[in-house]
Amino acid sequence: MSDPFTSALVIANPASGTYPPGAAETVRRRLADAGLAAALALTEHPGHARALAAGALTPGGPDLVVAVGGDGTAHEVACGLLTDADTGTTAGSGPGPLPHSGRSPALLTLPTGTGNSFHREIWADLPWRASLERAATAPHVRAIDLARVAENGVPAVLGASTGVVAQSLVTARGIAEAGRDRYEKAVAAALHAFTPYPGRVLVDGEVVQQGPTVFVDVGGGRYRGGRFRLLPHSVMDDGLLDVCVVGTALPLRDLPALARDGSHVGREGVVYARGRSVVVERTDGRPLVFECDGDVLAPARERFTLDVLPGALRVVGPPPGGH
Ligand SMILES: Nc1ncnc2c1ncn2[C@@H]1O[C@H](COP(=O)(O)OP(=O)(O)OP(=O)(O)O)[C@@H](O)[C@H]1O
Repeated sequence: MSDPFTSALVIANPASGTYPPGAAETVRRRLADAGLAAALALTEHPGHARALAAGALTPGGPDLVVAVGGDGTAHEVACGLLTDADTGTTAGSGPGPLPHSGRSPALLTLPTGTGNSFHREIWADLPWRASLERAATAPHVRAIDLARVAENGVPAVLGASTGVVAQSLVTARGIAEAGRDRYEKAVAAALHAFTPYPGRVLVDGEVVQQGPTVFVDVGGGRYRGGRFRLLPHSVMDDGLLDVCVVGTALPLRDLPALARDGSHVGREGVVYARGRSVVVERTDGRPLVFECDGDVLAPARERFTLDVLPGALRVVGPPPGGH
């Protein structure tokens, strides 16, 4: 059991895909009933959640930050909670001031987004009210690994991908469907129009795959798009990144069904590896479509490097074996 929290900041994104009106105030009130000094802030624009979370890193600030939203909100809040020391960034102003506990606040995610993959990872899809109840009555904090994109210093809670997975996230923007069905449709549409690219992947300096590539996923979280278990063996606190590379031996049309339960791994042309540093490249001189926690990175490059940040983020979840 972790120490109980004394104060909380609830950061809620009312623009997240399945946000129930009034959810943020319900969360704030439940935490107040549990004896926490609980404040609430609604996000007003992209990037706001990050700024609000960074603003919580003050002496006497909250020891719990609750992100009410989807994976984009979880990503922004996590970024705000990380100091330069956490991310290994040297260009910034150094570690920010921390709350009274002397360490960064813990993050609780409550899922009101579209994919909600991060919440699925941590809470096994427990509905948000039930997760809130558990967190309010028996909080358990664990430190999880993140991935950091070396080229821009951006950390990822879920991970990063190329190829048809990254393309699906772009395609999803034009699909009106609510919830995980949006990503399901986006994957089908992206697969329909997809051409594999010539790629190479290095893990800790060793080439693990080279050739026609359908996607690379690095993380992080086991799930992407809420439903697809792309990294079925990933463990969030083993100090390593998992990487899955899918080549062209598998028929594209079979991929969604296989990826739903992770059974693409072990099939012909699928490479699964683990390490501290992963380089993904496109080898024909053209830019790689590359996304990190749902954001497609620009400017596009031919090569990206992901390094593990072991135990960089403290998250609230159920006790081990306690889903
Ligand atoms: N008030 C706002 N108006 C418009 N967009 C906002 C607002 N506040 C936050 N955002 C942006 O909304 C985007 C979507 O949020 P989020 O990712 O949490 O939900 P989602 O896309 O429905 O879920 P998921 O990422 O799990 O699929 C984020 O990129 C965030 O920056």
